[in-house]
Amino acid sequence: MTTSTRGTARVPAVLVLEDGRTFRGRAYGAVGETFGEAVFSTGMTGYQETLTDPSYDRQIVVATAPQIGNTGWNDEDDESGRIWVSGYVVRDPARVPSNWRAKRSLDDELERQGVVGISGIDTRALTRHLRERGSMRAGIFSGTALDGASEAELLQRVQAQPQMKGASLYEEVATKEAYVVPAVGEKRFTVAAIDLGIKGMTPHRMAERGIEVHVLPATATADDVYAVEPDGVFFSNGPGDPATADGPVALMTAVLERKTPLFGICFGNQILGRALGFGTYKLKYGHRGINQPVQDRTTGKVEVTAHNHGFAVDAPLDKVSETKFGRAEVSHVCLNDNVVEGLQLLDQPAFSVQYHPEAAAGPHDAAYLFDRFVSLMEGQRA
Ligand SMILES: NC(=O)CC[C@H](N)C(=O)O
Repeated sequence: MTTSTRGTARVPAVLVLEDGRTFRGRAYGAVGETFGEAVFSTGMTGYQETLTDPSYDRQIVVATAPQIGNTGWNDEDDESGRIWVSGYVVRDPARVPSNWRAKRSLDDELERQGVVGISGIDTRALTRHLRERGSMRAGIFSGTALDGASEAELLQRVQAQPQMKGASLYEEVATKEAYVVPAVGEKRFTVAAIDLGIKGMTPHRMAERGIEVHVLPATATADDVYAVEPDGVFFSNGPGDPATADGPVALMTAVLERKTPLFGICFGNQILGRALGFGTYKLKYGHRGINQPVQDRTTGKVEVTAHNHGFAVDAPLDKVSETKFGRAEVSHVCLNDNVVEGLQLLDQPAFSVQYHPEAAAGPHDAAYLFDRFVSLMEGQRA
């Protein structure tokens, strides 16, 4: 493997937040300029999965873990075909990556994919700022993008960018063509998975359970879904504001009307919320990391889970709701802040979670949810 000697380490860079606060550091990855919503992630490991998670489209991710890049970049852990974050903010990048699977350094991979980053930032101070003021628009500038530009000009450019609230991004990141992930071992079920920005590990977790997964574009119709004769339908994670996802909400409504077993993750949970008639709202600074405590209220068990969400479903925690698909309840809740982390219908086979049972990266406590989906499909057959 190679180590980075590209020499961007000394190129000055600046991070400008929309409220005017700036942080000066050095270029990391590509030199240039980029814009996005600044959000922080607390994962101590798994930066490769984070950077390639399509749900991070148009976000500048701040790593709270002070050292990033130690294990380099490998050819196995990507969650999609490319890096999706619009920028990356780190404190202390590894000078010499070291891992038996590493093929190149993170710095080189960011540069290869044209992703503008910044290092040498006091990410602790930045995270405290974002926690206090909330996630906000930001820009990273280095090289000619920085030369001669005043801070006021850079700030103006940041403030001219679109907000994450109201952003419709899932069609941009989803596959344009349907494809099949074959079952591992004997095929037991067929699932139609609507790709709204799906992570590669998700169909893999289903395939491991004997499911043949037909991944369909975000624009799939109910006819496309039922053409694969699915035992169950899955709605994936994805970027942007769920309030914009009217197409997927209509498709899910059609699936619920037919009472086909249904499972949703993250964006998929927000879409189930909307299909049931609940609202969604933007969290102040979101949940991003791999150590968030969630309680499964159906069993009382607490699990440590992986999260990446900036929006949440507004559903009552303390009562069963009457919806147009029968009774629904909040099945999971985050113990840090009581945010809704899961929904389930009581009169038909449908449920979803706001967090990431596929755990890429992250703890495997929530893997049972894929088994729950299998049980629903088994139940429907019986
Ligand atoms: N990972 C996801 O699916 C995120 C869903 C949505 N974009 C949010 O930020 O809440």
